[in-house]
Amino acid sequence: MAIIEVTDLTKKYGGRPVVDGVSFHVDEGEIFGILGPNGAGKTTTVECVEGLRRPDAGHVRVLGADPHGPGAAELRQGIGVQLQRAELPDHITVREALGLYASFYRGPADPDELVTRWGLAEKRDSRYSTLSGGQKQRLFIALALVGNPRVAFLDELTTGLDPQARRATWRLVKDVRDAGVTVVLVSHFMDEVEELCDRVAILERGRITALDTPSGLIERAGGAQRLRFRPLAPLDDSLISGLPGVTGVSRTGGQVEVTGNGDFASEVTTALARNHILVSDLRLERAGLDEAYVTLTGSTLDTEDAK
Ligand SMILES: Nc1ncnc2c1ncn2[C@@H]1O[C@H](COP(=O)(O)OP(=O)(O)OP(=O)(O)O)[C@@H](O)[C@H]1O
Repeated sequence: MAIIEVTDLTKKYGGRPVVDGVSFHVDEGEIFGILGPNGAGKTTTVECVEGLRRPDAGHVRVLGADPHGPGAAELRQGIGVQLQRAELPDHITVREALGLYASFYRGPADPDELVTRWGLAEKRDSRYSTLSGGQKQRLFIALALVGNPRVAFLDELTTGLDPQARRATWRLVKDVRDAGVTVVLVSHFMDEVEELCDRVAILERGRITALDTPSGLIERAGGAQRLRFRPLAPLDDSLISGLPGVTGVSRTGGQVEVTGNGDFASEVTTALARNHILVSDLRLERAGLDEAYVTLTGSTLDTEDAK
């Protein structure tokens, strides 16, 4: 069942559409990702869905209600929002912040349980200004969940977290989903989207250019694969770069990496054998969402503002 429905959403600034006719739905219980470069319109899109910005055109329904319609106040009881650029007063403590946010909701979660779950128990009585970047990030996620929402919007979930903290956060977000909360995740991290999302919309210049499961996107991009090996004799790249299915050849130190589609791996190994080039450390890997993204969009995740 769709818990969010967005139809032809348009938002303009200075006459320029930064969200340009976007349509998608989010099913109850899924983690839905919105992926795209800086400036693509991701935050504007979700803030229109959350009711924080008013669309210029199109329709938005969240939990059956229009975020700017008569049911908006009731709707806010059912959603939790982690804002991308949020701040709190310097002197407020973790406990006070959670208590304040909990007071906005009829059936809030237990703040003590939340601080423990999000690794902030020792910081319960610390002031906001003394928290590290990662602790502030986790506090904002906890604040998004303090109302026991049915839908949580998480924007740039793990920005500023170290790799270990990112993985821990991913596990917790899966727990949130497993507890029945629908999650909308805005991100420009491919690994995060691939790990967490059931479906993902790629947003470029205000438009959705692809929408599928992460593996569906990889398939759509031709299911690109990567063959790595170390040649034990001199190898001229031109020997493999022209083979059927090969899309790229690169080197890192003594290692050769060949990307391609279809049966390219057996073409490469046959060519190597025919030329009597023995190799070591031969590995064939399926491409990830990052390679699929490049194939589908023709670009990496650089900023659109800079284009
Ligand atoms: N209030 C505003 N007034 C004018 N322009 C705006 C406003 N908000 C956003 N924009 C512009 O709209 C475009 C989309 O911005 P948005 O923040 O939605 O992108 P984003 O994909 O979320 O990027 P990021 O990953 O950097 O957050 C950008 O060019 C931005 O400068």
